This record gives sequence, structure tokens and C-alpha cells, in this order.
Amino acid sequence: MRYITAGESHGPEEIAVIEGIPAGLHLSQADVDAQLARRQHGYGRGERQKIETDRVTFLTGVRHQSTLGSPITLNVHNDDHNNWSKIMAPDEPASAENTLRKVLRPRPGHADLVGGMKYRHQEDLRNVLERSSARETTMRVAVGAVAKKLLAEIGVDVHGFVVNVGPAYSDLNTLTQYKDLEELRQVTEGFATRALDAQADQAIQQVIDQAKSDANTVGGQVQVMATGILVGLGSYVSADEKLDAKIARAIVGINAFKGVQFGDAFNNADKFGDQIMDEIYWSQERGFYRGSDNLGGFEGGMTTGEPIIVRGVVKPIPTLYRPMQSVDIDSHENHKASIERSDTTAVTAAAVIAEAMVAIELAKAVLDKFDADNIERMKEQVQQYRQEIKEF
Ligand SMILES: Cc1cc2nc3c(=O)[nH]c(=O)nc-3n(C[C@H](O)[C@H](O)[C@H](O)COP(=O)(O)O)c2cc1C
Ligand SMILES: C=C(O[C@@H]1CC(C(=O)O)=C[C@@H](OP(=O)(O)O)[C@H]1O)C(=O)O
Repeated sequence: MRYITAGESHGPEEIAVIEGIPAGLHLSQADVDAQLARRQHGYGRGERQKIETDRVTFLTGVRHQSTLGSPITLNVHNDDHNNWSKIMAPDEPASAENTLRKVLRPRPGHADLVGGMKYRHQEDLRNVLERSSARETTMRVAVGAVAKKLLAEIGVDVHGFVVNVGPAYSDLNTLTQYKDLEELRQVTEGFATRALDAQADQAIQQVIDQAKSDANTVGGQVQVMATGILVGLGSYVSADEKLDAKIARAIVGINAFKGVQFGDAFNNADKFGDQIMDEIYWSQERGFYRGSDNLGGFEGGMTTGEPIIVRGVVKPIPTLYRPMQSVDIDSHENHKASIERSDTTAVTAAAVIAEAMVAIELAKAVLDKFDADNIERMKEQVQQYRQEIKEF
């Protein structure tokens, strides 16, 4: 399975094309729209989310709510495009009228300056901004929704949560220190809705309100947990087959993500081996299993079968309404950075995006290992493999 996205933030459409989803997977627009709505929610987002109501249209690859095995094209319309149609016009030469919203004072922390230098966009850094914007993550969440549907067929669940926004931590922060894996799964499932809606958490809300009233921004951490995992996805035999490495790349590939850890990795750095390794047990009923999950579900780049626990660090939003120092790319004079309409924080959305990225990497790994032509055959093979592992 592979996918590509296309679309500018204020252009007419966002698009994704996915290749390699097996035929016969039940897939409805409501499945995708539910995930898109989760990405749009969350306290601290700017005015743009009030304009957009993200809804998917299947342009190819789906018939009567079932995948055909052919490439699936997903389309989300940018409602805000109405307000930008002149500025984004693809087939009009540049004029005084359609270049009104030029960006000439690059924002520290955004892609503006480096993107402008690299692609020679010296006329207008908007040419960078339009694609570097996290608007594109809409389509990653749409692709992730398809991946989640596929994973659900084999009992794999993926959930993303907010750990903290700035100094305000949610209950989830304690969830890497647990003993009973089943209890952890239940707690996190119960937590899913509330944690994503940072409105429900007073402390988080206060931090965001404070940042906003200071014309500042704030980041945080998100955690993704995946349960029902098969043993042995990914491989130790080559560095580029390691699934933890693929997931790390997918997480850091999300806009504004600057760090990633599996299990309690950074806290484990000052501990000793006997405090960290996940001891091995065996029972007739379960086969081999672990008593803990300190390593986050990976050994040798392969899934152990215990929940995958991965955390990402999201930096504060770069655009500040009280802008930082920059330089005008025309005059080379010192100026405050450009101000673009912006979020105060996007950590809640980031949790949904990280969840989608983990789901995509897991779906890819499953489809690399098992039949990718037909969903029922894939499920039969997975079932047989799970049985074999249990009897090991
Ligand atoms: C969901 C989401 C929303 C974002 N919203 C904004 C925003 O409103 N303003 C902004 O300057 N950056 C925003 N960002 C961050 C920028 O997209 C990101 O910092 C920029 O593309 C530079 O990439 P980098 O931070 O990965 O280096 C957002 C990120 C995410 C994940
Ligand atoms: C549009 C989305 O996020 C955008 C991501 C973003 C950025 O610079 O990354 C900047 C803002 O764009 P705008 O100036 O159009 O409001 C965010 O709203 C979205 O998440 O759907």
C-alpha cells in the first residue's frame, strides 16, 4: 500500500490517492468523515476550522461502499477557497490584483524562508506556505481512516490522545506506568473522546487561553496506542524494514512534530536494565506474552504483540500574532515576521493525525506480510498466522 496527497491550503481541493487496499473492504464516506471531524475539533484552533466542514468524496476505487482493489481517490473540498480564488488562480498571470496577500517576511519556525530559497520563490513566500501548511494533514487523516477500517477487520485498534499542552498534563501522562495491559486498553478507550476534546480539561484550556491572550502559541505531546497487534510485523533483518523506524519517520513527518519515543524511552534513560525489559511469560491460553510494555511493543524492529505505545512532541505553532524578528526578502531590512491567520495550538488535532500515521504504517506492514488482493483472504491468512504464533 502506498499513497500520495496533493493540494494547497487555500486551493480548491485536497486529494489523496491510495494504491494497494484489498478489494472487498467495507468503506463508507461516514467512516472517513468521522475521523475528519475529530481532526477539526479541539480547543485552541483558529478561525479556519469555523469555515471548513471537512467531508470526503470518493472519486475512484469504491463502489456500493466496498473497495474495488483499484486506486482509491479521496477528495475534500476547501470551503475557504471561495475567499482565495483570485489569489490562488492557476490560469491567470500574476497581477496587482491577484498577488495582494504576498508573504515577504518569513516566519521563524515555518517553512517560509528555507522553502523560498530552495524553490526560488523570491516573489512570494505564499508559494511555500500553501503546501507546507498542515491543511494537508486532512488527507493523511482520510487515508488513516481507510487504514483504520482495514485494521479493524483483524482486531487492531489505534487511538491517539493528548498527553499535555504546555505545562498542563492530562491523566494520560501516567499511562505508560501500568501493569495490566487489558486495563490500560480499557482506560485509554474510555479516555479517547474526552482527551481529544481539550475543552473538557480545565487546566489545558487555561494554558491555551493564556497563550492566546499573550498573542503566543503552545505545543505539547500526544500519545498513540495500538492494540490487538500481531507478533512480528516489521523485521530485524534490514534497517529499512524496522517497523518502529517507519513509525518514527511517519510521526516526525507530521508538521510541527520534533520528537518521538516508544514506550517510556526518555524516562528509561536513567534506569537500569532490570527495570526496563519486558519479562517473558507463557500460558496455554495466550501462548507467549509479556508482563509489562516498557519498550512500547517493539523488539528488533518487530512488534512483540503487546500494545504499541508511541509518543510525539509537537512544537508550539510558529506564527505569532506578536511576531518575532525577521528580514524582508525584498529589501533585506529587519522587520517583524508576517502574520497569517493561525491556531494558538493544534495538539488535539495532532493526536488524531499521529493516530492516522500509526494506522497507515501498521496497515502497510500488514499488507506487506499478507494477501493484499482481497480482504477476506487477508483475514484468513492473518487468522492462520495468529494461530501459528499462539502454538509456538
Ligand atoms: C494540525 C496542525 C495545525 C497547524 N496550524 C498552524 C497554524 O495555524 N499556524 C502555523 O504557523 N503553523 C501551524 N502548524 C505548524 C506548521 O504547519 C509547521 O510548523 C510548519 O509546516 C513547519 O514545519 P515543521 O514545524 O515541521 O518544521 C500546524 C501544525 C499542525 C499539525
Ligand atoms: C487549515 C488547517 O490548518 C492550517 C494550518 C496552518 C499551517 O501553517 O500549518 C495554518 C492555518 O491556515 P489558515 O491561515 O488558512 O487558517 C491553519 O488553519 C487545517 O488544519 O485544516
